[in-house]
Amino acid sequence: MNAVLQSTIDGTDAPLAVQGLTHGYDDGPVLAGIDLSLPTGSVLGLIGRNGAGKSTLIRAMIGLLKPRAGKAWLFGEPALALSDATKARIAYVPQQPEALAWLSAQQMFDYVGRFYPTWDAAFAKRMLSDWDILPNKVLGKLSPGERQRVDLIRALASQPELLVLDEPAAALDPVARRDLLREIALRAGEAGTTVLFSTHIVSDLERVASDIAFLHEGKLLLQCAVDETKERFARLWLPAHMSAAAPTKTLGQRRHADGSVSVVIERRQDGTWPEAANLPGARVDALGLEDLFVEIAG
Ligand SMILES: Nc1ncnc2c1ncn2[C@@H]1O[C@H](COP(=O)(O)OP(=O)(O)OP(=O)(O)O)[C@@H](O)[C@H]1O
Repeated sequence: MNAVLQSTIDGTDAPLAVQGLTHGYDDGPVLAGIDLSLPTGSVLGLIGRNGAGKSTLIRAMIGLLKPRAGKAWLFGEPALALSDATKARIAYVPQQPEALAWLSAQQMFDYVGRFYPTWDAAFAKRMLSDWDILPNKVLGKLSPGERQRVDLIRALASQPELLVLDEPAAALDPVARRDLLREIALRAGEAGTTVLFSTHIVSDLERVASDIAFLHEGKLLLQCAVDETKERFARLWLPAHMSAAAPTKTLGQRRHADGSVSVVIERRQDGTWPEAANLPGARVDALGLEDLFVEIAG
């Protein structure tokens, strides 16, 4: 499903919405006024370089961190004051799960399952077996990849309406990663689960995300449907003697050693490229998602 991301909040009971989210740490700002709303059933891939603030944004979005300014809502409730009923509709998997490390996977599932009316014990059991996790081994003794798998199973078994995953594939091998992506696509397609996941793996975005949000220097630079990006953005190359004609308001610009420039261009409302693209000697190249990411953040 291609959902349209809204950049304004309309008092919605959307699964997830944030407005003006601003945060930083002692050594500087990280988020500079983020607005985002995630419609039901959308799968949003949040991408950005190391340290861009993806985990900070995710934690602020779901109320695990109090932002310096701005607000976050989950299903219409303030993220910092969620009711138990709303908490039960949400599952979050952090980048490095550490909670309840003294329990085994089975003990952890027995414990957390009680908090979810929708807990699917049969799914949890099957996934543990499919992913070769010993149900009685203490979580603290699992490898990082095994630990991440257990937490993903925990999140999926609760059958959440909103699934939030912080770099879910980081420690997974390719087989588990493929299984996870298939499960996400299935949940979104069949149960209408809304999913937000951060990643560095562009191919994962292409396989499963309906929408992409690109976090760079504290701002969401680009929010659009994944299918749209190829059509909407391109790279314009201008030789050195034409470099002055390069558009200045652009998502990314690079000057090469020979004086030529490349800029990321975006189609205008009427579907045409900016004028510079039509100049004799100019070249317009299609951009894949990965190229677009590198052009903007590189
Ligand atoms: N608790 C903290 N105290 C101080 N600085 C922090 C804290 N958490 C994060 N930061 C800093 O905030 C910035 C954003 O970190 P964050 O973990 O949100 O980025 P990220 O995009 O998730 O990174 P990565 O892709 O490497 O996981 C980084 O510069 C990081 O050093």
